Formats: sequence, structure tokens, C-alpha cells
Amino acid sequence: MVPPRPTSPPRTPLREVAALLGVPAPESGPGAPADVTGVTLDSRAVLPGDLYAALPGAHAHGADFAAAAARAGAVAVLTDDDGARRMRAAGTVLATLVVPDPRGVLGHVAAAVYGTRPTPLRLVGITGTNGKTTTAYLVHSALTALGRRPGLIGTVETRIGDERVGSVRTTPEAPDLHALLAVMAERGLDGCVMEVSSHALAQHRVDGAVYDVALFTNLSQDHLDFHGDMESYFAAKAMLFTPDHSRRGIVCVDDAWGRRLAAEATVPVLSLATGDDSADWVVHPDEHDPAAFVLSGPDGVLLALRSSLPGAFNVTNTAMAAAVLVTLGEDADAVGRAVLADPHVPGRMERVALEGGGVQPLAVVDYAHTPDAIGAALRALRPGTPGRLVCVTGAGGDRDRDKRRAMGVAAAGVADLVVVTDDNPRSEDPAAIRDAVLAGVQEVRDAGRDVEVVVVGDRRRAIREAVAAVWAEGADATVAVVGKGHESGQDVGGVVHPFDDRDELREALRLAAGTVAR
Ligand SMILES: CC(=O)N[C@H]1[C@@H](OP(=O)(O)OP(=O)(O)OC[C@H]2O[C@@H](n3ccc(=O)[nH]c3=O)[C@H](O)[C@@H]2O)O[C@H](CO)[C@@H](O)[C@@H]1O[C@H](C)C(=O)N[C@@H](C)C(=O)N[C@H](CCC(=O)O)C(=O)O
Ligand SMILES: Nc1ncnc2c1ncn2[C@@H]1O[C@H](COP(=O)(O)OP(=O)(O)OP(=O)(O)O)[C@@H](O)[C@H]1O
Repeated sequence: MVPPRPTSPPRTPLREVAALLGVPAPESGPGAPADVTGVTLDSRAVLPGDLYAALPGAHAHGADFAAAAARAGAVAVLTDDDGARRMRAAGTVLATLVVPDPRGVLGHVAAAVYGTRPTPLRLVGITGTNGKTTTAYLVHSALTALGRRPGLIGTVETRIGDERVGSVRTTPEAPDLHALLAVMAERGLDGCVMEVSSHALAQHRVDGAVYDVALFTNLSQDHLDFHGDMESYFAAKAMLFTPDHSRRGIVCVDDAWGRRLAAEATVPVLSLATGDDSADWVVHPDEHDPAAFVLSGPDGVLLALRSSLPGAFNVTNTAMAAAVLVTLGEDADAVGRAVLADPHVPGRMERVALEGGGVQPLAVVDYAHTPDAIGAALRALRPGTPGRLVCVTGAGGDRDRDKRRAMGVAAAGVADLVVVTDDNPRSEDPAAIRDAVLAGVQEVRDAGRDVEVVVVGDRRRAIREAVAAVWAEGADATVAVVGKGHESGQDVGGVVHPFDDRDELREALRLAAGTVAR
């Protein structure tokens, strides 16, 4: 979806953009009064007055779309030498700014054009493999409960007041990000809570935005298709904790990567840990109630809290949310009350129940799509499941291949029945992906754990078979459908078919209950 733009952006003379970049002011195109009023890196999103950033990509060079951008009203192009050469060869006449690395300067250019540096909003940036979305919703809902007017940018959606725009990426490209921040300021919002992916940090998408507080949740295997190895993945995340990107940070040090980050960050950071009194913020779990805990922090802050979302990891996410709010200067007692507000986090441990109630298994949709998150989600459900715990899982195509087997291991390590199915196979052979997940499940079975497994490629049928398998156990059983969460489509061979796990699970419950015909 195309994100909104500010209604009255300032007019920035092209020569000012050139001066910012330290390059000669280009000749204007035929008759063009070159004032820039917007920026985009997608020729299909160009509005009159835009600077079109023509970037080299994995599949194409943006310069090949410069003529289309000019027809749509772009007043100039920002590109590299190769882009300028391609434009000359194609005879595309448009004022051109040439720099060695256009992606590397784009955030600063967009911030200058949209007037978002310094950002007129309090910014919170959240990074980490798991927990970004959940923590962002927790911070957003608590700030709202405190009477603030925060925006939200993340994997599921962007929220600008009551307006909600579905997301294409977790973190927008720099021109879209700065346009969004300008829109939020224009509409009277006073802050923005956003997820900052490692892709975004590596690709300069958040350049020009400085977070008042940056958060790190955890790091575990994911996205190695993009980063290559864990070291590079960590290095990308660590960029958020440098003065270019944040003023200070809160780092969860429950894993070794967090401990390393707390030591290596070049902005002041406060550590947060569970049960470790040496940290700045300490989560003291309640022995009798897994959702309850006391959070102690700097300056004698002591908050008795309760996570409204299931799972030990949501205790940590809630603690992170409270710590960031106090660090932002919110009154600690008010924060204690505000984080108790029940946030709805779409597709994260989201319960799906049959209308009309009746005895039925606990049915949950969760976005867990890393080995670590699958293990955490299933462990959260285990204690409330005296009967069988079923996990419907698959792995995505064209993404980190290494994690597939590990996802099978994680599911089989906790569940009683694993239903291996498809999850966005994209351009890959779905059967090969299922085989990799199955190999992980088999490894756990070979090691002696008593876990059943079935392979049902068609995700709809897989969900229905999972529910049918444990329906007779009623409320003792749990069905966890993991991987897609809030997503509304299944990508098979580049074609996205409408598919929502929540709707499918509800339908499976109805079928098993016999309230609809098979
Ligand atoms: C791997 C990756 O990050 N790829 C990004 C990259 O794509 P690319 O290099 O393949 O671009 P390309 O297709 O070769 O096109 C080159 C240039 O021509 C432009 N173009 C292309 C066609 C056209 O008609 N007009 C046009 O202007 C493109 O906008 C691009 O700037 O540049 C594109 C725009 O510049 C991005 O949209 C694209 O992100 C894609 C959508 C993507 O899937 N990214 C994922 C991996 C991602 O960023 N994920 C993270 C983390 C999620 C998580 O934590 O789970 C996220 O923040 O979402
Ligand atoms: N702090 C945490 N530690 C481990 N697992 C977590 C944590 N928080 C959430 N999870 C698990 O990870 C899944 C994804 O959570 P969430 O969407 O909040 O993370 P994310 O970082 O936004 O992921 P993505 O960037 O892929 O959207 C959840 O559905 C849950 O199973």
C-alpha cells in the first residue's frame, strides 16, 4: 500500500539538495523550475515535484525507470554513475544528481525535503529477532492510555491517529519513513513507536531519524539469507545503538547477544534482565503467577505488573515497554497502570474461539516463524494444556533455508503432534521445504521424544486435520497454528492467494463442532 504524504510539504530548491550532497547543482530539465516537494525510490509512486531516487537493486537498476518517473512528474533523479550512464544511453533527459551510494544519502535527503530532522516527534525504535511487533503495540497502547498521541509503524500496519495503512515491510524505505513522520507531525501526533528491522539498518532505511530511546529484545537465527551469518546480523542490529541513530538504549541482556550489545553500544544503554540484580532494570517473576512480576529500575522505581498476553516472553516484552516509558520521562506510577491496558496485537498469540462458546480446544494463531519463537510460543501454551498440544507449522520459501530444520526441531521439542504444512513457498518447491522441516521433527523423534507427525501440504486441510485430531479432547487440547500470524495471503509461485489463519482456524472449529456441513 502506498503510504500517505504530507499535504503541504515545503518546497526545497534542487540546488539546496545538491549542496547537501556536495555535488554540483544540475541543469534543470526542459523548462523545469526545480523545487523538490517529495522523494520516492519507486517510479510507480512518483508524484509531481518528486526527486526520484534511482537505486541499483538485486533485480534491476532504478535508472531504467527514470523515464517513467519523469512522465509522472519527477523533477530530478538521484542516482549513481551506472544510473547516469543508463539514463544517457536511453536518452532520458532529467536533472540528475550523481553520488557514489545513493541509498546511503537518501535518508538525509528525505529528512531535509520533508523537514523531519530534527524529528518533531518522540521516537521509539525497537529491534531484535522476536518481540518487536508485540513490544511496539504495548508501548503504543500504554502511551495512548497515558493521554499521548503516538503513531505506530511496523510489520502489521502503520497507525496515524485512527487511520490504519497495511504494511508492505516491517520498516519502510527512507523516503516513505520521513513522509510518514511528516504526516504524523502535520496531524498533531506527538510521537512514533516503530519496529526497526535489521534489513532497514543495513539498507539505510532509518537514516536521518534519531530515536529518543532504542530497544533491543533478543537475537536468534533468522534472515541469514540476507545477512550471511549471525555476526553480520548482529552488526546490523547494533547500528541502532550508535549516535547516528539513537540517543540512548534499553537492551535486554537475557541472551549473550544482548550482553555483548550492552558492552559495545556507543550510546548510553540501560540493561534489562530477568532475575539478575546486576542489571539496571530487573524483572522479578512471581513464583505463583507466571504473568505477574515486579520490575525494579533506576532511581528506586518499583512497579508491580502483570502481562496481559500469554507466555514468559510477554513478561519480558511488557517489562521492556514499561522501562522505555519511564526512560522517556513518563510518571512511573502512571506507567504502571498504563501498561496494564489490554493491547490487541494482531496475530500474536491471538485466540480464535467458536462463537457461542461450548467446549472446544484452545485455538491460537501466532506469528512465530523462527525456531526460537516457535519454542517460546509452544512452551507458553504447554502449561495450560493437560491434553495434546498440536502445532501446525511450515517454513517460508526464498528465505533463510538453514532455519527450516531448526523450526521442525523446535516444534517437535514441545508439541505432541506436529502438522507440517506450507507457509508462503514463494518461488520454491513446497515439498522440498516441507521435507526440511520434517527432517527436524524426525531428528527429535529419533532422539526418543514421543511426538507424532503428519505432512499435509495444503494449509487449509492441515489446519482442519489438526483441529479434528484433538477435537474429542475438548478444552484439554490446544491447537497452535504458527508462522503467518496477521498475514492475509499465501504466496505460491509469486501469486498471493487470500488466506488468513484466523478465518481458517475458525472454520476448522465450526467443521469439527458440526455447526457447518463438511
Ligand atoms: C532484500 C530487500 O530488502 N530487497 C529490497 C530491494 O529490492 P531489490 O534490490 O530487489 O530491488 P529491484 O527490484 O532490483 O529494483 C531496483 C530499484 O528499482 C525500483 N523500481 C523497480 C521497478 C519499477 O517499476 N520501478 C522502480 O522504481 C525499486 O524501487 C528499486 O529501488 O529494494 C526494494 C526497494 O528499493 C525493496 O522493496 C526490497 O525489499 C523487499 C520488498 C523485501 O522483501 N524486503 C524484505 C526482505 C525486508 O526488508 N524485510 C525486513 C525484515 C522483516 C522481518 O523482520 O521479518 C523488513 O523491514 O520488512
Ligand atoms: N521477547 C520474545 N522472545 C522470544 N519470542 C518472542 C518474544 N516476543 C514474541 N515472541 C514470539 O515471536 C513471535 C513474533 O513476535 P513479534 O511479531 O512481536 O516479533 P517481531 O520481532 O515483530 O517479528 P517480525 O519482525 O518477524 O515481525 C510471537 O508471535 C511469539 O511467538
